[in-house]
Amino acid sequence: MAGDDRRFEIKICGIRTAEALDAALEAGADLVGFVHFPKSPRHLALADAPALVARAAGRAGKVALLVDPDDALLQDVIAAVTPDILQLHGHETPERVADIRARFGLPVMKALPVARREDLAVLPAYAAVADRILFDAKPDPGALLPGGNGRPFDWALVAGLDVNRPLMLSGGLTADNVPQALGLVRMDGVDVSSGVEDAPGVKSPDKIRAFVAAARRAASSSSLQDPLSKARAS
Ligand SMILES: O=C(O)c1ccccc1N[C@@H]1O[C@H](COP(=O)(O)O)[C@@H](O)[C@H]1O
Repeated sequence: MAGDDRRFEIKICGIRTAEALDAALEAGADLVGFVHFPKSPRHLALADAPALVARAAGRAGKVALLVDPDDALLQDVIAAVTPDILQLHGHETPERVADIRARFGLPVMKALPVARREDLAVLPAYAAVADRILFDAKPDPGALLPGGNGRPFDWALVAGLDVNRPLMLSGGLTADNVPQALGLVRMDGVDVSSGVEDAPGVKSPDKIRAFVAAARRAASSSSLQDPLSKARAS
């Protein structure tokens, strides 16, 4: 359920350099994401992953992002990244999500593309098999990337959902708009990639710090305004 007493989590995704990773860790990011998708400007080669991800050990959860991976690729990425969570950001069916979760024994975060209310019809089926759900803007047909496009969607579409799974918001978030987003929707966390970059794939340590601070502030002030949180605190 969104908005219970779980810790609000901030994920910085698409990390490819030690400088960006250190900025995210020092800023207090809870989750750091590593993209394995060759079409992405944030693609992290398997050979480069072990040395980079080692810096995050014990400091933040590691998330491996894949798009419609087969089992062989999953095996290679898991060996190189040693992730705590798998993020599936393609057209994986609920059956495939359940299969990956069972086969590899790791929690799965399934990304759902959202443009219209009808896009949420699949939510119960995915919530039944995934450990958490991530909402992202639906890309245009034929877009090169299924995510990481720096594009927001109408956040009101995901307000008030309750599927008994942690829910995360992504899609075009920035330090400037995350307070507005979290003022509108109760979420268990936020995820950002483009909004903390100077150019596609080029992370900005300053923007990472600003985003983590803004999201943390916005999450704590929105939980103070939430009547359920107030009741729990008293
Ligand atoms: O970041 C990428 O390059 C990427 C590639 C393929 C699938 C997903 C990708 N990123 C994820 O997309 C969302 C939104 O990102 P943005 O903040 O709008 O750029 C986020 O969950 C990223 O993890």
